[in-house]
Amino acid sequence: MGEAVRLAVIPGDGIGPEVVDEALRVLAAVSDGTDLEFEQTRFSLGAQRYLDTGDVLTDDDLVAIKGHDAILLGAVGGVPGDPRLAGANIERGLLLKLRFELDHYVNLRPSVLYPGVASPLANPGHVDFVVVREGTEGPYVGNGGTIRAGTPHEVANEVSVNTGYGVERVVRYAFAAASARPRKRLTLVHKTNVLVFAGSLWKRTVDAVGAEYPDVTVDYLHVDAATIFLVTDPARFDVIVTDNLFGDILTDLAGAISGGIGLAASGNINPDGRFPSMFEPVHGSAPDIAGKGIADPTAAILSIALLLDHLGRAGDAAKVRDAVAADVAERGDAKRSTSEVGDAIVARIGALD
Ligand SMILES: NC(=O)C1=CN([C@@H]2O[C@H](COP(=O)(O)OP(=O)(O)OC[C@H]3O[C@@H](n4cnc5c(N)ncnc54)[C@H](O)[C@@H]3O)[C@@H](O)[C@H]2O)C=CC1
Ligand SMILES: CC(C)CC(=O)C(=O)O
Ligand SMILES: [Mg+2]
Repeated sequence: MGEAVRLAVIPGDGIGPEVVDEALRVLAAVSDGTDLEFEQTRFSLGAQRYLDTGDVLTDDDLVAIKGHDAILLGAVGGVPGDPRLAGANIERGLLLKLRFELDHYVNLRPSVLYPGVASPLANPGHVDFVVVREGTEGPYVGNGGTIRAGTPHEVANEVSVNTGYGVERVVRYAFAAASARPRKRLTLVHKTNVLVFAGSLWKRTVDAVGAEYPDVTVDYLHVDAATIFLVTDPARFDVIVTDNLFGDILTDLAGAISGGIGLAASGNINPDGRFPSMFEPVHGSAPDIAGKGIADPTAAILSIALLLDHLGRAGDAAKVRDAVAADVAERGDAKRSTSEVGDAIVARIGALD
């Protein structure tokens, strides 16, 4: 591949470092004996770093991270409601700041129910869809405020920002993704009956871009109805395109129906390649199980497959997915530790060679 890929590693908090360790072992295993080399820099960022130093993400951190080709992140954030973190807002000051500063306008979240994996649904059918969630706009931009805080007359606003530029670029990405998939189907999920201004922009954009993709079948669902169909008929979905908030919520549900949040991977993509893209499990730092060595590292490992796809290494990505597919098919109810899952997947990668 030529020069080593500069990989920024942000293990983060809670189970983040535990799952990242296993993901990196898998990355080493799949790269072994190939021309793929990584030069890793670890960044100590997250709630613990804030408690230790008072810093969340400094300008120097950001410059250093930007000097990499890609990022692997575990998870960040402390126990929800921890008063010591009240002033920090780790999620906004670190995770969202990275997504915004690095222009991760595509948040790619595939949902695949691997054969042999138990789903809470009686009849899930063939679940294989991808959510293309807008990553830099919507209600997550931090445009809001409060007046008369703490009084019975408090007013709190959190404005959802949707720009023509931002919506069009993510919709274009979603159509290209749908067009490249066998079923060529795209579902816009929004709430156009109530959020009429933003909804209209999303709908008009999908209609306009869709005219350039006659091969792609388009439909529309209100987000509340989408949650019904994700449970009653998830096999109907191929590519879903949606805004930042709806996509966040739908992808936890998508994870739950396709084997659990411990299997759900994601990529925060800057398709233009101007900034490093960032790969991370969908889940958070899971303080309730942190330190026990029982977190499922599979989501982080599947995030490595997305990283490899992004680097143009589809064959290596397929190896990781094949090893995961073989492992999850045989898991059954056995309770394995985080490192035992990592061991098993690393061993399967070795056996694939
Ligand atoms: N990308 C990120 O860094 C994210 C960070 N967070 C942060 O993480 C912290 C905890 O948030 P929660 O809402 O509790 O969500 P969470 O995803 O951390 O946990 C929800 C539930 O799923 C379980 N779980 C999550 N990942 C698992 C895994 N790999 N294996 C087995 N079980 C797993 C947890 O034990 C918990 O019961 C908060 O500070 C939150 O802000 C939340 C979501 C994303
Ligand atoms: C912690 C939030 C900022 C993000 C989140 O929940 C997600 O991206 O899934
Ligand atoms: Mg989320």
